[in-house]
Amino acid sequence: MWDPRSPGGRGRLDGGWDLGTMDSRALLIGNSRWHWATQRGERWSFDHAAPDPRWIDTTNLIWAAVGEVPAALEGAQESRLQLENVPLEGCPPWLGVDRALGAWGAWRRQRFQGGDLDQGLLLADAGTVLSLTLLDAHGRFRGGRLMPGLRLQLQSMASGTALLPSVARQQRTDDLFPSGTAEAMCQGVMQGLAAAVVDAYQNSGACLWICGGDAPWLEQELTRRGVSAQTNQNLQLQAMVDLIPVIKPVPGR
Ligand SMILES: Nc1ncnc2c1ncn2[C@@H]1O[C@H](COP(=O)(O)OP(=O)(O)OP(=O)(O)O)[C@@H](O)[C@H]1O
Ligand SMILES: CC(C)(CO)[C@@H](O)C(=O)NCCC(=O)O
Repeated sequence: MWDPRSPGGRGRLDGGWDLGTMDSRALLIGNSRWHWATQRGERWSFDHAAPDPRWIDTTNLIWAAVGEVPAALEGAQESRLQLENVPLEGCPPWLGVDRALGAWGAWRRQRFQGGDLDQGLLLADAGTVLSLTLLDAHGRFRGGRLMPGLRLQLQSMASGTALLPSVARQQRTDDLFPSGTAEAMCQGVMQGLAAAVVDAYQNSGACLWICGGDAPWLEQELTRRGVSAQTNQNLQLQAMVDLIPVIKPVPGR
């Protein structure tokens, strides 16, 4: 079981998995990337990688999905973690399991740290979609906001116009009003997303947590605006690890 005091994992540094020494794994299928947690002994490591069905081995795997489910997992429904397995109250049945996992995980961490929860908790998951998920002061799902994330906004600008380019890599600049087109597209989307998070934070009064692939620059933008947030890119995976006993109870216990 995950210890809330432990720091985040080291990520996959070696470029490959050693299946022979692995205990359990958790896989969260997102809309752009697959998110992996891998156990070796007492230690979990976390990795966020391009979808690749070659890494799927259903032995000792629990998985959840909001993105497209690969054929290799279609027959492994018994090890699928669904929304109803997440002990978050008040969720509508259509809520993405990633939102429930992330918000539940952030709430537990905030409570464990003795942090303020009087005005609830707001999770900004800066993924393919920027999902804002608000829990009330009792830790119940209250609602949220959804909008396209950085990459999706850049893609839609490029595909929906004649003159705007495809911007494969994020173009960061300190200039808030850049003259270059690619830089202006990135700056526009990033400032828009950061402003959306600040607005939700101010209107909810809740404590703020952030996660997702765009969390690093979002955290910097929030700091620049004087908004403090807790960042944890492995919130959902750590919540899945915690819920392994719910999906795969140890026989006889
Ligand atoms: N190596 C990468 N590949 C793809 N996106 C990346 C990468 N590194 C950072 N990003 C950023 O992360 C965002 C996608 O985040 P993430 O991987 O968390 O999404 P996801 O979990 O697949 O999406 P969702 O949860 O919304 O379905 C993109 O907007 C992109 O700008
Ligand atoms: C909003 C996303 C895309 C965020 O990953 C995912 O959680 C999802 O597909 N949710 C289903 C709809 C909802 O949460 O209201």
